[in-house]
Amino acid sequence: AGSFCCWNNNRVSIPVFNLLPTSGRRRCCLYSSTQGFNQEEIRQKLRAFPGGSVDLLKQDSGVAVLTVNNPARMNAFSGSMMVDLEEKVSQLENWTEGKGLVVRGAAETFCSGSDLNAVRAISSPQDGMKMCMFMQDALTRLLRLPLVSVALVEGRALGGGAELTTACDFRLMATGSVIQFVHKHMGLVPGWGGAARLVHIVGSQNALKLLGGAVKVDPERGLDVGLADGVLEADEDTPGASTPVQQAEDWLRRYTEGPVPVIQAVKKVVLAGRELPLLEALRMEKEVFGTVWGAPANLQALASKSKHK
Ligand SMILES: CC[C@H](C(=O)O)C(=O)SCCNC(=O)CCNC(=O)[C@H](O)C(C)(C)COP(=O)(O)OP(=O)(O)OC[C@H]1O[C@@H](n2cnc3c(N)ncnc32)[C@H](O)[C@@H]1OP(=O)(O)O
Repeated sequence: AGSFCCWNNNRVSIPVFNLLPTSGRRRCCLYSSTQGFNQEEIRQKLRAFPGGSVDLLKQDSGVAVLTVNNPARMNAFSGSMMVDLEEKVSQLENWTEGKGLVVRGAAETFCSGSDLNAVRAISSPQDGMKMCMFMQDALTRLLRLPLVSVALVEGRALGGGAELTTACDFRLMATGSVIQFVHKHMGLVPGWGGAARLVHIVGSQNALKLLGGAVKVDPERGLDVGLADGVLEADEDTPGASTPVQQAEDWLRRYTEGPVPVIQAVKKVVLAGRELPLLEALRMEKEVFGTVWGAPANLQALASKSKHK
């Protein structure tokens, strides 16, 4: 099994990530230098706009929590946070024991997009496109992780924050939360890959409505169009009630329960089906199948003569 990854030269050149379950995962970029992508140069530029952080907590349960943390600016992404995000994605790519991921914002709100102070300072199209390539790369790799991921949306997910929710497999919306692609109001379109992913999630008709109308998507509408996969009810009055993060982890458990190789294999075959032409997806499915067939979880299940009632 090799590693498949990029859209270099405008074509998909096989695998999305390394199939080897335990070691040797190789990171690779969506864009190459021929497309003007120099990741180190962009990192340097982004670091000139500091503030906030993106924090990663890897837990023994195999579920990690990634927190966008800049509450003074409603968790807007400073330049250094974009670099932080990419570094945390790299760490997750090498997390061999991982099964799930919750992506959230600090202080009960999700993320208000790019830090407008940084946006104003890098308003040339060339610099904008470099930032856009960097974030497309980070968010594409986030979605391609062999982990089942969920965006826990509390408060607002605006602009780039709305795009970030689409880089997760699922979205859970808390009561009162809003996802809004405000790009049109900013004279923009999504640039972090959010439009392409939104079309996959809700279909082109709904995507056109949400982007073209900069529609405020509340949980009810989210469920209706298929952007939300569940709604978390507020439960502040019950003593000892679980926190939204705990609720998200509970919700995710039905998909992350089980042996790591099996959960990662499930994500890989779905990803292949989502991203690759049928023949390549079938080949990939065969490769992934080969990693679980006759493996310990499979042998144990066969030995236990389980019935699926
Ligand atoms: C569009 C594409 C682009 C991309 O993809 O890269 C973007 O994402 S551009 C950013 C799009 N987001 C916005 O335009 C958000 C603008 N902010 C708001 O609409 C409001 O602040 C809101 C609704 C998030 C919160 O409103 P609320 O009344 O509850 O609070 P404040 O407005 O007082 O906000 C508190 C504090 O946060 C600062 N803030 C909020 N968002 C940003 C941001 N994106 N960048 C920088 N700073 C932000 C806001 O200015 C306040 O700061 P303060 O110093 O207290 O005035």
